[in-house]
Amino acid sequence: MDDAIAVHDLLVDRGGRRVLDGISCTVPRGAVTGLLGPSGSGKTTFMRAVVGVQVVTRGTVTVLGQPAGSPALRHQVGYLTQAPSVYADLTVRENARYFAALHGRGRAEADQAISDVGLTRAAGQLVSTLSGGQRSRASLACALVGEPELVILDEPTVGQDPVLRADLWARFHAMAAAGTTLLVSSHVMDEAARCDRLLLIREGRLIADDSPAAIRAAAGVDDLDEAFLRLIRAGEPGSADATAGREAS
Ligand SMILES: Nc1ncnc2c1ncn2[C@@H]1O[C@H](COP(=O)(O)OP(=O)(O)OP(=O)(O)O)[C@@H](O)[C@H]1O
Repeated sequence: MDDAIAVHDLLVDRGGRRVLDGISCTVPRGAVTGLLGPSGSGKTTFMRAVVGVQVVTRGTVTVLGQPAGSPALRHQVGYLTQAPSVYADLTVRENARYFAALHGRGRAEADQAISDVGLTRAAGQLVSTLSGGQRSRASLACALVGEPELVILDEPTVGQDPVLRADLWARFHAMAAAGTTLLVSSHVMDEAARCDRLLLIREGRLIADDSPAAIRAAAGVDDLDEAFLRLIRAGEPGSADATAGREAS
């Protein structure tokens, strides 16, 4: 079982609209996979399906060999949502210790998680008094403190300065090197380039699933932004590729 996540023909409807439209893909273990796509393309919905909190219309999502959402996965999957999910009336340290205890971890792991996200100096501060970027790092510390095998991070670096973003990406790669699987969503192309593998979603469909180097090579350009634009345009109705696809089918 080499893949941490295997998704087959995933269809999700939300608010009467098709939001994910027949996605099939796998996410390899021990690597950082980026989930890229414009706002509203379905990234969060995809992550929710992997975590097992999204009602799906059709398809299967298998996580670490179990159906998504299985109780056995509770301690094996960490999920960082876009909205901070920490207690505002507790300090950073109290939050980290609380989430550590839920996963059978202790104070040392809580302090380590706080240090890993660069919040040691603010550890004694109430979450309600943190900046937005600090609050989201406090959430990240709590998502990582249980040392889950699979980490799902929804835009973890939004609102962080460039130095912190670089530190966090170094941390993600160190975790992957130690065997953790990470699925990380982002809008930002310089972050896409940092991933081992990329899934590009547009309007609920998967339009690329490859390494950054292979995506650049297939598009014939060095710039990943430009490569994605070409892939998107190639899939639009009326484009030469889309017309050729229709004629072939
Ligand atoms: N609770 C909901 N009810 C109905 N529609 C929803 C709901 N949540 C999301 N949607 C719709 O589903 C689609 C995909 O949303 P999703 O949040 O998965 O996109 P996203 O790619 O994560 O966007 P962003 O990058 O802006 O976070 C959007 O059209 C959105 O309006």
